[in-house]
Amino acid sequence: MACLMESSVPLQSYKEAAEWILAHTDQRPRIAVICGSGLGTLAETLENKTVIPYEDIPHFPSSTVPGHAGRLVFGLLNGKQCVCMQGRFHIYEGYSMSTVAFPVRVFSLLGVDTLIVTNAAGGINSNYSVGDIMFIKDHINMPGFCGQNPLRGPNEDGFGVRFPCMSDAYDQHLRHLAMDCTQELGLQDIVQEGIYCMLGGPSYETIAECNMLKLLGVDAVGMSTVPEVITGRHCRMHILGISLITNMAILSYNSTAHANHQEVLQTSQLRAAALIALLTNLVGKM
Ligand SMILES: O=P(O)(O)O[C@H]1O[C@H](CO)[C@@H](O)[C@H]1O
Ligand code: HPA
Repeated sequence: MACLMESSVPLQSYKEAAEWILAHTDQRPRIAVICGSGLGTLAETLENKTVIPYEDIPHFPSSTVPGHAGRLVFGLLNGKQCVCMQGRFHIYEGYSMSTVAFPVRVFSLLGVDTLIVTNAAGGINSNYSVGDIMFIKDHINMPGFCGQNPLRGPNEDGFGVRFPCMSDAYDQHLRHLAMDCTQELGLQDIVQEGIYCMLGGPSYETIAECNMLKLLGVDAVGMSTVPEVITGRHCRMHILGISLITNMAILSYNSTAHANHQEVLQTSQLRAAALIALLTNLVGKM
């Protein structure tokens, strides 16, 4: 009988990508950073860099979104070896959740055990302001309600268990360490802790959708992060999630504002220095 199961990414593809990377750099980082929209400048600050364009790596997807350069950057951040993804993948680009999270399993094969995931997000919580930095304490996988999950398909037991727990997805210790860093850097007035909700995009939310998210207790909304976090937790990585509130979601029919990617990139640029300082300080303490 023909197999009716959807195919997910073959194990061999992760292995071939990892082997190729291992052959092209001597660096063996345990920390990976995924840079959100417009936040890739962090990677420029690494010392002793090895830069690998995604298109050179076997089976790696390509970045198609403005503000996502499409390169892996290995190097030292505050003396610690790191690998940064300068550009991530999204389901709205046409990728499956498992393809979006492909790099995370490759990182796991490289020996990464800590994943810092950043993103640009719209503020739903009315106490938030544009430019706030939100540490993610939990997420809602909205596409997951319709069956979209990066772990869909046969389980790869070598990475993790069939039914991974997600109640501890975001590492409390890392979050507290990051909070301490914001105090040291005088950023405490722009720091929040909240719940991130992933929607599929690429259209921004309607006013009714934003109000629904507010009712659900969501603090910030975006179109990413959740696939990488679920995949990272599946292979037992420690995860820190950071959302930069790049715009406020539109909750009122009286508003004349319009969500747009230019504003997202502009706010990312404005806060890039603060986020770089935060991550540099944090990685030094890890
Ligand atoms: O989540 P990141 O990739 O940071 O980007 C966010 O910004 C884009 C929309 O402006 C979407 O891609 C959304 O997910
Ligand atoms: O308002 C938003 N909605 C969804 N994704 C986003 N990414 C940045 N801002 C937003």
